[in-house]
Amino acid sequence: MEDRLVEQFGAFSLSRLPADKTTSIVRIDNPSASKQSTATSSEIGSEHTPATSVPSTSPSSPCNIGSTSTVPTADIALSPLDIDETAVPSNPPGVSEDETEESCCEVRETAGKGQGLFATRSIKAGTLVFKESPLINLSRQEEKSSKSIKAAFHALDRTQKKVYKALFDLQKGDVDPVVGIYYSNCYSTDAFAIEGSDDPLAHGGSCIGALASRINHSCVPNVCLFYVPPTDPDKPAEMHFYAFRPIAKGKEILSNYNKHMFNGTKKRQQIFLHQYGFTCSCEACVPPSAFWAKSDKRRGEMRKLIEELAGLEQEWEKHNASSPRPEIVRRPIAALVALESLLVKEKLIDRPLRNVYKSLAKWTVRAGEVPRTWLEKELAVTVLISGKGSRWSLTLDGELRRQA
Ligand SMILES: C[S@@+](CC[C@H](N)C(=O)[O-])C[C@H]1O[C@@H](n2cnc3c(N)ncnc32)[C@H](O)[C@@H]1O
Repeated sequence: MEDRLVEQFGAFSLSRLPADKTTSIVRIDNPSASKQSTATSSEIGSEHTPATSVPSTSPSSPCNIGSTSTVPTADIALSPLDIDETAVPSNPPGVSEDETEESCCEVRETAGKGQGLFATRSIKAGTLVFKESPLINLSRQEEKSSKSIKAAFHALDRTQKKVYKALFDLQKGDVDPVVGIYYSNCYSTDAFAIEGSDDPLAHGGSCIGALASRINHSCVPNVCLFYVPPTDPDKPAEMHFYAFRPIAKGKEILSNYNKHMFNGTKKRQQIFLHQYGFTCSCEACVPPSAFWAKSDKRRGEMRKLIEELAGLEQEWEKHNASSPRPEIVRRPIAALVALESLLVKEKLIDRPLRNVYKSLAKWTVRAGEVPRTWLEKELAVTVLISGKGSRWSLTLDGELRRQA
């Protein structure tokens, strides 16, 4: 149940494929957003279906976030890499969509978290903080194979190999570094699948980016990934990171790595320590602050609402889909409005909020009413997390125009 709920409301995270010796997969999950299709109540945050499930791994394989499947180990056998790590560029160019169009972030050393990405100027909500082509981009099938990861690494040019080899490796020494680095830093692309596409890279999987890999985790993140699959051989995939809240100059740029955001602090801390090897010190995790004092209660309430909505969706499917009764939508709509308010208070205003609006639109249609207000709100969030020209935004905008 837990995993299902978490997937629904979508963690947005650096979903990783964990790599331990046994070996299981974990990715930084960006569950929430994918298809433009109508969200079911059980999809409020994310339409992400991980290829994996929570692994029972040792604390030495902290990357095992969220989900697992067994990865064949037979093909893990690489020759040592011939890499000069001194030549690694630390600051790939950032790209901003706001007025200034200047780079707005840089990699710096943090106190206690290794390297991290920081705002070099104030960043407005909705800004494309940076975009980059993945160093490696794998389909769902390929991401489970060490052989595929190593083959993709060997296809990189010399500079790219240097960049890759300098990335953080949680598994240091336990598995081949190329594989360890991939699973320590890759982001899930499952939430960005495009139905009907011929390209396996548009059906989920994962990817790893040079700059993306330097983003640390927060349970109260300020950026999220929007993955653009390759459109043809000359147009490779892109990883876009949008600031969905303003970020002050000098502040750290942070994403959410996992799907457990509706758990309380204690449980989240256990998961992070076990799966990623660190203790989170974000404002939702560390006392004392006014935010921290209310955060656990709010996340618990959200969890209950999500559970209730999953039950209401099942009820609807069983009893009402063929004979709609308008009164049946009152409770789900009230629950979704309560969820909206809690998400805003928790500053989780990216994909989970988008999916709440998507669900509100769906239940409004079930009541026989026009969902325009909710679609407009969904579009506002979608623009914030993917840009106004993204396929998500354009699809929704088209829907609103048709309704006008
Ligand atoms: C994808 S890397 C992020 C960049 C990394 N700090 C580096 O130096 O390249 C993930 C790793 O960074 C560290 N990390 C990320 N978020 C953290 C946090 N909130 N607190 C402590 N360590 C964190 C953990 O070691 C984690 O496994």
